[in-house]
Amino acid sequence: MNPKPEYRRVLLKLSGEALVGDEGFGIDPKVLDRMATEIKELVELGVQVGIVIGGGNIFRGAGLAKAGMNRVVGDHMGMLATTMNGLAMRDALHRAYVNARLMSAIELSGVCDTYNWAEAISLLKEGKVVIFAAGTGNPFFTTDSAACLRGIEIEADAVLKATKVDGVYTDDPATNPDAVLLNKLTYQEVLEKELKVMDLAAFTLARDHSLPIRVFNMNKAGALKNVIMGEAEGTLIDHAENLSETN
Ligand SMILES: Nc1ncnc2c1ncn2[C@@H]1O[C@H](COP(=O)(O)OP(=O)(O)O)[C@@H](O)[C@H]1O
Ligand SMILES: O=c1ccn([C@@H]2O[C@H](COP(=O)(O)OP(=O)(O)O)[C@@H](O)[C@H]2O)c(=O)[nH]1
Repeated sequence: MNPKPEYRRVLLKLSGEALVGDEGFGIDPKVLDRMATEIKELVELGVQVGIVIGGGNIFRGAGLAKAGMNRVVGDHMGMLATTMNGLAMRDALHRAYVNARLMSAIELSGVCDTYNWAEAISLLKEGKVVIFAAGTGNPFFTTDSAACLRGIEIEADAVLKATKVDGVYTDDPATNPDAVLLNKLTYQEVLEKELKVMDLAAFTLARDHSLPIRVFNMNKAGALKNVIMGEAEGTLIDHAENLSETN
């Protein structure tokens, strides 16, 4: 038997904090290499992979603003932090013999490519992994918003949000041991129950453009592949009519 992937093209959102691993700050090369190996498996299955990478392991604009810095400057630093993570991820993919390109929403001549929608799509069609860095290129946004924006632009079948827990729960599993993992949710249910999935700007963008969101645990070995193969893994968020068609 040779099961086919559920998705043809995906937008994988990796948070900056997921890269910290055992290092406490910055990037743990072991985590990066493990992620590269898991992404390689997807490419080998013929899945087209776009990646939006966060920067929270280095700088967050909101945190810098709290410490007294101008928010716009802080957000510029946060976006440059995502580009540093992107450089590290591209390097890890290249070392794993995966063809990958890095496109930044902020021009960084000589360091990486600048985001170009048509070029990104043609690279994806060639089977190259495209890493989108510098978020949306604008302050006051998050990389979750960038993930949904790029996901819609490249016509991804879903945005796959990698997180530290197994999916979306009835409550924060970090503070409530009775929280229950939810396998499927409608956009409406997430809003009504005020479940923490993404910031509202990102979430409503996905909803308004019918981009399904899959939340899963990147620290769980094989979870990403399970998601790709359409197995019950993590939480799927979509419109009610689409959810009833899935198992
Ligand atoms: N209902 C919920 N379901 C799942 N996680 C939740 C929920 N409410 C709060 N959380 C917390 O949200 C965290 C993940 O948030 P996320 O935005 O993915 O963080 P980051 O992108 O910085 O990794 C989890 O570690 C979890 O403790
Ligand atoms: O479109 C964007 C995306 C990100 N950022 C800045 O980059 C930081 C890092 O991104 P994020 O916090 O989303 O990273 P993650 O939580 O995924 O690690 C944010 O805090 C913002 O300061 C921004 O200004 N505009």
